[in-house]
Amino acid sequence: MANNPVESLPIIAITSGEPAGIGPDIILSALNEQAFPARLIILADPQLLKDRASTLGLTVDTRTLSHSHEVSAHQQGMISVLPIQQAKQTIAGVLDIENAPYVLETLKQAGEGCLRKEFDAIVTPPVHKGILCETGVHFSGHTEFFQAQCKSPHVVMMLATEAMKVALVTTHLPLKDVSAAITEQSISLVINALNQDLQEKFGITKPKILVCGLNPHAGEDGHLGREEIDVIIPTLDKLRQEGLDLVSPLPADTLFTPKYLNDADCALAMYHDQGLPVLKYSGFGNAVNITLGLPIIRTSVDHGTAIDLAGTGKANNGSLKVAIQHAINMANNAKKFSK
Ligand SMILES: NC(=O)c1ccc[n+]([C@@H]2O[C@H](COP(=O)([O-])OP(=O)(O)OC[C@H]3O[C@@H](n4cnc5c(N)ncnc54)[C@H](O)[C@@H]3O)[C@@H](O)[C@H]2O)c1
Ligand SMILES: N[C@H](C(=O)O)[C@H](O)COP(=O)(O)O
Repeated sequence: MANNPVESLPIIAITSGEPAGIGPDIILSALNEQAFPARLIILADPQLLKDRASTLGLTVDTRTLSHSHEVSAHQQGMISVLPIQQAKQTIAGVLDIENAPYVLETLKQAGEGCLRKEFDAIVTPPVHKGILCETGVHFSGHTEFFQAQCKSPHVVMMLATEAMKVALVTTHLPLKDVSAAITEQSISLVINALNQDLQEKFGITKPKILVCGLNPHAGEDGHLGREEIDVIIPTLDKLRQEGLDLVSPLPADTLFTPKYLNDADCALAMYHDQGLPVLKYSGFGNAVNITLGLPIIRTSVDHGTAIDLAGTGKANNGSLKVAIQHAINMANNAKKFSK
């Protein structure tokens, strides 16, 4: 019923991530430390969560759901679980290839539930890409997984802190393949999707986007690489004529300084390790990873599986809390827009 405040709370699906990593730890500790203004459903094996809670010495009220509509408003110390069974009991810190299908199943069910509008958003704790790939599946990231599942023609990976937003033209690509992937089409698709979502999901009327060059010193007038002259500059010029506010391409080594960042809404890096180390240096543990360009809302943490910390109680849950809150905000905004 529309008047019921519980029914107006968004339903957020949270996957367990890699069971041997810190995903279960940070879910348990985050949901134990505060109440979130949402209905939270964990897609996981309840036994995994019970075992990890016991290892961490946490007392958690675990409720196993038989259907998502049974979920109630989140309360501190409570977790509602939609069960998906692991193939094998997990030992914290020990990757097991037999549980890789379980991890993929949690993602599949989260995406399907969102596409069916049973969930309003997905939050993903980290998965271990290597162990998933060892099964023979090519898994380069959640970004590409949900892109394929949603049949989205182009998506954008953007990580954000309070201080800065960094988006990427290419995502999980070997460095040797990056240059060939920097094309008029890829740059235009990413910038248009980024500009649109900065307007619609972040309420920025005319986003100002700083664009990195690809080469050192943005190519030094062609002496250190020609991608800027041949591809990036002409593409940005065309997009500017369509009304976009783009600065650029700037040398990446000095773009990430207050002089430029203070006056802009987002930085666009050409590849993963050009932009993300800066963002993670400035805000590791407090950043959110958002996939733009999907028909569903998906946020994630800014860190990996930290296998070394699983079950130790030393994993920081800050980024998960930020990712959950962002998903709630975006889901609430989406509901307002759809009215
Ligand atoms: N969202 C995701 O699914 C995601 C994100 C990044 C990396 N990964 C995957 O995670 C795996 C491991 O990657 P990695 O070793 O490069 O990065 P990592 O983030 O797991 O670990 C890097 C370092 O940061 C520490 N660390 C990470 N998260 C922490 C936290 N919450 N609290 C305290 N310390 C933390 C680790 O202990 C380690 O020292 C890889 O398979 C990678 O692909 C997944
Ligand atoms: N590129 C992300 C990072 O470094 O934090 C990470 O690999 C996660 O990517 P997906 O959200 O695509 O799994």
